[in-house]
Amino acid sequence: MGILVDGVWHDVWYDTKGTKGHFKRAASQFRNWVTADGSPGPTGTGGFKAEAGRYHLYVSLACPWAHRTLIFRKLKKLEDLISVSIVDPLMLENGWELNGKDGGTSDHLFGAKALWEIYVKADPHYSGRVTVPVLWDKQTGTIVSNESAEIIRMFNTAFDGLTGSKADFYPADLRGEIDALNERIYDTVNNGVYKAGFATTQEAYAENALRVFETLDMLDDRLATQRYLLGDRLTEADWRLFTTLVRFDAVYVGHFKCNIRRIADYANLSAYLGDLYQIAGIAETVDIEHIKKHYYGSHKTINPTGIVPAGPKLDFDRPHGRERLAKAA
Ligand SMILES: N[C@@H](CCC(=O)N[C@@H](CS)C(=O)NCC(=O)O)C(=O)O
Repeated sequence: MGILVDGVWHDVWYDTKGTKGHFKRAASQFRNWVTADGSPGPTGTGGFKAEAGRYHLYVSLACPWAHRTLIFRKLKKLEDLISVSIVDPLMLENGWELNGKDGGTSDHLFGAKALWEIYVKADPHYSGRVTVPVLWDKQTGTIVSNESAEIIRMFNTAFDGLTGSKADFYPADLRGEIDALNERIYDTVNNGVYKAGFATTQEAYAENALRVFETLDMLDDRLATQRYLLGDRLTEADWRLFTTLVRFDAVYVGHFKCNIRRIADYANLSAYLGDLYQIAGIAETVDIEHIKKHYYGSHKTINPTGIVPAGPKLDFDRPHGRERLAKAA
């Protein structure tokens, strides 16, 4: 774990001294958009036209943010258009590495051994964290974006003319509601588990852990009467929640001490998790052993021995019975 300062790698852990023990996630810095015609997106500069074979994703199978992009690559039929390199599960003194170990691959583009080398190729003076996912442009040799929330929005529409995909996970009439729900779920669940897990004071931990469960309780109620978060349509909000739920019982309960309840204890959330997991192609994007190895093995301040727990037993393939909530067509 470390950061780049003016293009030079430094091995340092998150500093929570200035924030009363609270973990603060830094904003992503590469914010361009791939669009159908190469026109600029909501942020950044233009010139990134959707083309087959032009873009490459760097992901970790462990990372919930990177996982979103793999799910959208799958659901939007982009696997033949966008290639992928997978970092090794452990993130230690060199940050994310590409040694082709334990389910990771090599760097298919440059043979780089560490992800920070890719950031330096994009910007020799880059200062900041070196995070996954990264969407790389082979044509101009730079990073288009390292913000998963925006990469999935690009994937949702930009390549439709090439793939013929009509699935829309951010439909115009639901955007306001999706954005509002995303905001709460991001703050208290997706990032909330990290804020609890990386807290270095009792107060910071307690406050953030409680908020995780306030939101999970609310979501479990919401899912009692509707199949998905926004009703009978599956949207981006569901996939953003999914990547945290699928890691929750295996990692966040133990490693991040989010242990007031398990997802398995929530009747609706656990069935909903199975429902999403069983959608064609999704199970292939989930690697629980890789996920456990990353978290328990990489965060030595939380788990100094690096021992990976044997359990829990998970069964995302159980019949979920949620079809009964879908409206009759
Ligand atoms: N806002 C970013 C966050 C990405 C992120 O923080 N990824 C983590 C892995 S789960 C990472 O690469 N951390 C490395 C670090 O912070 O040094 C996104 O959603 O794309």
